[in-house]
Amino acid sequence: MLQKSASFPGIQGPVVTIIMDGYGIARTDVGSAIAAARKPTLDRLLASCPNITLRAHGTAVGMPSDDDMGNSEVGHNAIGAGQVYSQGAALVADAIAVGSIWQGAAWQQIVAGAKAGRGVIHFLGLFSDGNVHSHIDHLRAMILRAKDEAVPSVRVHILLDGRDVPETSALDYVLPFEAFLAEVSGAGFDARIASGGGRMSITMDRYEANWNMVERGWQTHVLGQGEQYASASQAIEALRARSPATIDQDLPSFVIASAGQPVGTIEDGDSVVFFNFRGDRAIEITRAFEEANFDKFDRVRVPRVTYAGMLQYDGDLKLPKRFLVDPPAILDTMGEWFAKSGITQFACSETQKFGHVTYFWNGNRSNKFAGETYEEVPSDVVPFEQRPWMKAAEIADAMIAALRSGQYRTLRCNFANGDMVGHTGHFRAATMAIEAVDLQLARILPVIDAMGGVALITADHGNADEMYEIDKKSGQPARNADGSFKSKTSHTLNPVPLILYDQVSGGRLGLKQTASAGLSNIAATIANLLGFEKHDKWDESLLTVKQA
Ligand SMILES: O=C(O)[C@@H](CO)OP(=O)(O)O
Ligand SMILES: [Mn+2]
Ligand SMILES: [Mn+2]
Repeated sequence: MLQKSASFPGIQGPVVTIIMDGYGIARTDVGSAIAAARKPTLDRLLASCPNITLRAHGTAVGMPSDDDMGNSEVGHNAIGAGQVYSQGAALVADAIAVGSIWQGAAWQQIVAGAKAGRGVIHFLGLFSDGNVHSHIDHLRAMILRAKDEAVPSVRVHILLDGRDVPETSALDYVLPFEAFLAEVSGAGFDARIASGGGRMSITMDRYEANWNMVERGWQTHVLGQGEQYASASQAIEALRARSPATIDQDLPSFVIASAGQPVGTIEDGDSVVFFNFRGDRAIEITRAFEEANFDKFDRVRVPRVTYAGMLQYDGDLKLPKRFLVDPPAILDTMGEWFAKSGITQFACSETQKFGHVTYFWNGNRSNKFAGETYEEVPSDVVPFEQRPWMKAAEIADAMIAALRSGQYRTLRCNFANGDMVGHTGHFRAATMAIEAVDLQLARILPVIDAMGGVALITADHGNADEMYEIDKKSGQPARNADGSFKSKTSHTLNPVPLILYDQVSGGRLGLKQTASAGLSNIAATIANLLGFEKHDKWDESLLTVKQA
């Protein structure tokens, strides 16, 4: 049970946290879809309510360095845990650097499994150095280690990025890697790329938004079905020639074949490593490999393999069974301690961000704590640049109904728009995405007033704040050969806002801007608004209370 606060009895009405996913604070308006958006409600709040900025990237969210952008996993982990934990990107890099990963039972079983079978280890995962879901250096280290340990054969199944890294950068990774594989191959070791495709077209679905992606990935990686090419670079060039407007994340799948035969289907006795360290987009393909009674699509055949994920992806489901590096052991989350303190909690988002406000919020756990209620609004399965409003209105409907029910002491929601449309690289659509969120805030805030509540309005990292690649030298937007701005699909290193919407305290409440203020300070701030002291593991509260 959290301690009641001796100095502030808390707000009597509901305390609401609204996450505007991908809403950062840009350093320049040029290229910011947020600056271009007409957002009268947010403008009014920023002009009239207490508001500060929070660090939401790099070490403030457990990333290896401040060169690393923020992302939803680390952002919602930090918000939900009230603490900063060293995250997958750092944990894997450290385990490889010190070599502890190779001493782990999981890696040794992967090697032994391959040797006892056909002698093949397959590596599947996101093929870039984006460090949001994976890092290509981790893949390279494992291939070299497999060679050192005399594993005869390696096959790599590459998911093209263009979302965390420049949108058509695939060959910048593929060409050097094909050369690397050729260089390390030789007497007794044969390493090749075997299949691939865009990360948003195959394999990396999340929250069961679109199992067809995973089915196509299974057909490509395991069964070797699909368009055949002699190499990954040839496949990418051919697929781009056919559809020049298609960026890496959306490229169709391909299979590498020689004399008409796929070079790397997955067979009985092989080992498989899914090298993404982040769980949300790793869980479905893992279930397809691991679940005996899997029924989400017809697997046609299920090879008996030794399977490992890079990290454990779900601490409640214990999934995967085998993993190479221990995940951050996220303890004492806000969800757990609010539940223990009898505080009822409501969480809502649309599918694309549903796990962010539940699974990530509660420390990579899919089970509910007592007194938690979840409501998922099904996301459209469409290109989000065509429908930038997504399900913002339906999320607002759910929040309004939950508020009016009077059943919940705390409520949280995530509006996916700024991030999911930011990732498309479409400036105009991203502008409308922000306007859609603003429109829904205007619906929710009067209901918060009517229920005597307050709201914290923030974000998990930036995205829509920078829709163009910034030229490092000039600091201005980079341009394509034709003079158009070079779209940027990835997150940013920018801080995010924290706005306190409060019409009930008579101006007694405020927020203090500290240099280190970050997402991990939100939990204690919410606890104080509820009239509780923070958990002693949590970072400091940012709430200020003028004595009555
Ligand atoms: O789409 C995703 O998986 C990531 C970017 O790779 O975005 P977010 O962290 O906002 O979920
Ligand atoms: Mn996000
Ligand atoms: Mn994102």
